[in-house]
Amino acid sequence: MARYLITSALPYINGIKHLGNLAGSMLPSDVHARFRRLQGHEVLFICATDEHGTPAELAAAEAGQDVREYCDAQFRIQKDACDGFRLSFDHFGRSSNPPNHELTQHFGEVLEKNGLIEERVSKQIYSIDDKRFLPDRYVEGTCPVCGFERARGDQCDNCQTLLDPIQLINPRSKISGSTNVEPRDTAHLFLKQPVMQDRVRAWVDASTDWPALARSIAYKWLDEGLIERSITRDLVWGIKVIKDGEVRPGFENKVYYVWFDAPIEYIASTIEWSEATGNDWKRWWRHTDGANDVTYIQVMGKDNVAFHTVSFPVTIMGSDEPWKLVDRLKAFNWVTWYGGKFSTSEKRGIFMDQALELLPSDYWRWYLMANAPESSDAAFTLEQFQQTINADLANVFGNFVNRITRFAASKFDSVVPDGGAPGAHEEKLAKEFAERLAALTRAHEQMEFRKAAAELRAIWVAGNEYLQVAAPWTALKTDRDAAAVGVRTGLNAAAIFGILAQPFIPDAAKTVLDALGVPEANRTWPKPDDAGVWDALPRNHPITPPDVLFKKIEDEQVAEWAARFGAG
Ligand SMILES: Nc1ncnc2c1ncn2[C@@H]1O[C@H](COP(=O)(O)OP(=O)(O)OP(=O)(O)O)[C@@H](O)[C@H]1O
Ligand SMILES: [Zn+2]
Repeated sequence: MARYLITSALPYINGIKHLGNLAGSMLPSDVHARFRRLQGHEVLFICATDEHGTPAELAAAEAGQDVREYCDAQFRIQKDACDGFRLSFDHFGRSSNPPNHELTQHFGEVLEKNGLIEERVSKQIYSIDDKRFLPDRYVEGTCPVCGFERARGDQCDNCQTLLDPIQLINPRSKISGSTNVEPRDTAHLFLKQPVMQDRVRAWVDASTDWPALARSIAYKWLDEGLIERSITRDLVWGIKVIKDGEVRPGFENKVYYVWFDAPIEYIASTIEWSEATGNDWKRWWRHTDGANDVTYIQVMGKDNVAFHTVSFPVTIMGSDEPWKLVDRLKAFNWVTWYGGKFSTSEKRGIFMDQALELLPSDYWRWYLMANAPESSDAAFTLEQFQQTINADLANVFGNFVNRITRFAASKFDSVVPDGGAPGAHEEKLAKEFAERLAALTRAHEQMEFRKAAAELRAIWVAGNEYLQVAAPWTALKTDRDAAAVGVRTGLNAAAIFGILAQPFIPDAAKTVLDALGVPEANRTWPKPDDAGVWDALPRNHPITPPDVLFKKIEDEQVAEWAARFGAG
């Protein structure tokens, strides 16, 4: 048994997440956590909301709420949506909770002691009418790179260039709209990342089992050369900068920058978990407390990679403390929505709460993972969604289970039939199954979700083909024993299919396994060479046909959703 620490990129707090966010971080990490648990490993799966920074303040202002009140409400909404999607976090924390404050302040102090943080005076945009400095998104203006007139202080949405507010042409306050702004001197803390350049590069060089996307982004940043970054902002909402137990002089209206504190929340959320459950968090995070045998996996979309391969490692390594670093980093490209981006700010695409109003979570989970944006961006279309669900879940998996359980109910008294012996058809099925199970297991272990879904689908298809040739309904007319073998094999196949489906579609899998009376203890991941799977259900053991597992998606539904969500 091994130990896996799995973290999903933290969903930002400014509103419910869309299906792109789900597919690029939380869902794949959940599928992997479920898979590793089924293999019998010890898993700790951690997530949290990322709550600081200007977007949260701006969203709260737009909602007419105090920022704390806004974050409290949004946290609830996000947590409910995560539960609705069956995301099996061991803990879903909040970056605004006390453990993250303490730990972020700890890292700040240690890094300064180690010579990696320096206080410096720099020019920031000050709004005379608002009587305050304007960090990041509090300023808008013309992009110095592409001329886009609504570029934000931290980034241009038109050309994606990362910006400093001071670079904007014709800056104006996002709060009052005032252009009565000027650069003024103010002190900030700078993280001296260049000092760590060689150590970070050596660590990336050694991380040979990261997927290509993660490595290439890390090298791009390293090749461009790490820069000194300001890690504080002129804001009130956030984590205070402390020196010798007091607010740092001159920093009364400043907090740590959100990208400094957010990844620290992976650890702090684990501390929240330990406080809630009495478990020991250190054995997951500290090499001196037993974390040496932990494999740490991070999952995220591509825009987060640099912060996880370079910035956060600078914090961790720079502390010279025995913290665990990521071992495997799985990064995703974008899920796109009809040629554009899913967007929270522009409310474009389908959001997690809306999706659950339309269909149960398994439908979405399956489609998003079977079409995961792994080697390139992946288009979400309602037409392809319909086609995938109807083909894979309704016709192949659902139909198999319903057919075989109903036949067993009507012709074999709702029990697993005894009698007969396996022949050539069963042998062929078992052989194909063993090969595909090995491939499916490998794909899951390598976190290749599309491949895993394709192998699982192929296993279901093999089951259907088997039923086609074994045809117990025909055999029953002449040879009850032959029909019994077909039904028994079919029911055992349904059980195996359900077991293997658990990481992707946990609800439907549970329905199948409950209907077949498979005990919890027997729902673990099988070994490819385990021939016993075909005779695992006890003979004469009662079963109940489940209700229809997956309803087909009709053309009218697609048309209605397309109109509602602006598709096409
Ligand atoms: N369209 C997408 N496809 C796949 N992953 C995405 C997509 N959009 C965001 N992500 C990932 O989702 C995770 C959570 O994102 P976060 O809450 O920070 O929102 P975001 O990146 O600001 O997206 P948006 O601007 O659309 O709200 C991150 O790992 C991010 O990379
Ligand atoms: Zn631009």
